[in-house]
Amino acid sequence: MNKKSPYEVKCTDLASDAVWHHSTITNEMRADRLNQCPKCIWLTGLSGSGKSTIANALDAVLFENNAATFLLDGDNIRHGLNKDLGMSEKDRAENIRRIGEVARLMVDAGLIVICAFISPYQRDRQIVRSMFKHGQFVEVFLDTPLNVCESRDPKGLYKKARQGVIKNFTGISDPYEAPETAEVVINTSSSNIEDSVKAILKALN
Ligand SMILES: Nc1ncnc2c1ncn2[C@@H]1O[C@H](COP(=O)(O)OS(=O)(=O)O)[C@@H](OP(=O)(O)O)[C@H]1O
Ligand SMILES: Nc1ncnc2c1ncn2[C@@H]1O[C@H](COP(=O)(O)OP(=O)(O)O)[C@@H](O)[C@H]1O
Repeated sequence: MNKKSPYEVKCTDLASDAVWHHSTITNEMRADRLNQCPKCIWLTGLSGSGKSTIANALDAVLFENNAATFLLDGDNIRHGLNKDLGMSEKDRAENIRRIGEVARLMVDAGLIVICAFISPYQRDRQIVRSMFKHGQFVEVFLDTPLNVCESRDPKGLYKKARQGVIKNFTGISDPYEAPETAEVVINTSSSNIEDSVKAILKALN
């Protein structure tokens, strides 16, 4: 059965001889069983902008409201699935591509997936967006100023980046391309965690 894959991003290399198998249980049936609209909520922003904090708070609120969720967070994924990748532009692109594919599988399974990654390049975020149906991908830009992120420095990374101990550090010695069409924009220096979560929930509804 050589039916076409529903993926918008086409396979162009080794996988091109692979055949797409359609399952009897559709994605819609899986979402119906969970009684929810599957989504990929993608948080992007500088280190220290509040991605992990807000992703975690949002996950907790959704979970309390009986949603079936999953959280994918930068540091955690780099300990496992993507432990072979570094911080070069090429490796960051592959990091985001793989995470996008994982998030897509989870959305197909009916989940609300919250992703928290710096994802500094517009092109990489656009590739992930194109993996989803219209309305399934919700981009949240944590537009927290660099000086605020640096003053928080929760892991001491900015200090090391300024000392030159960490190279290619986003915002210091590596670029961050701000989203131009994010569904939600939050500056966490003026919005507390609760209000930030509310703003994201409003966009979902
Ligand atoms: N050079 C450099 N630049 C930025 N961040 C660095 C770097 N080296 C290590 N770290 C740590 O890696 C976390 C970012 O991983 P991500 O997977 O989100 O990065 S990316 O999306 O591929 O750009 C990031 O996590 P957050 O601080 O939560 O953003 C850092 O803990
Ligand atoms: N309004 C806010 N929203 C999110 N985080 C905040 C806020 N105010 C202060 N913080 C603090 O800023 C830091 C953000 O760190 P983190 O969530 O790990 O960011 P990131 O995942 O983007 O690197 C945490 O220590 C958090 O407690």
